[in-house]
Amino acid sequence: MSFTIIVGNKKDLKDQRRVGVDEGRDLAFQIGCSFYECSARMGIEHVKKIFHDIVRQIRSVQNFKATLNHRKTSKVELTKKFLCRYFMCHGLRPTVRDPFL
Ligand SMILES: Nc1nc2c(ncn2[C@@H]2O[C@H](COP(=O)(O)OP(=O)(O)OP(=O)(O)O)[C@@H](O)[C@H]2O)c(=O)[nH]1
Repeated sequence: MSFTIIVGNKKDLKDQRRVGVDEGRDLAFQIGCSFYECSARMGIEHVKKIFHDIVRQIRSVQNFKATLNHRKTSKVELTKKFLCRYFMCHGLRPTVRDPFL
């Protein structure tokens, strides 16, 4: 199982930005993954939130797989439910997530 997320670090260095927020967000949308911008300089809490989100994503896939193995409802129904929940959590169109928002 693998996950892709895009993280733009050094958000605090605004004047040295080379990649625009929209560029990062559009790439995440094409790939279908989450997109964050953060600053390690602003403290570990800033980065920790991103790792927490990755763990949440991994767990939700694991739970989904476990449910499939003990299913009473059809695979298609479960997949639909999972995808709805997944996209509701992560936004159909990835948005820039500030870990402190
Ligand atoms: N201003 C600022 N500096 C950072 C941030 N994250 C890392 N740095 C600094 O960037 C330098 C390189 O950090 P590393 O952790 O070694 O990252 P790296 O990937 O090896 O190197 P880079 O390609 O420069 O990012 C160090 O001086 C860090 O203090 C950040 O969010 N903001």
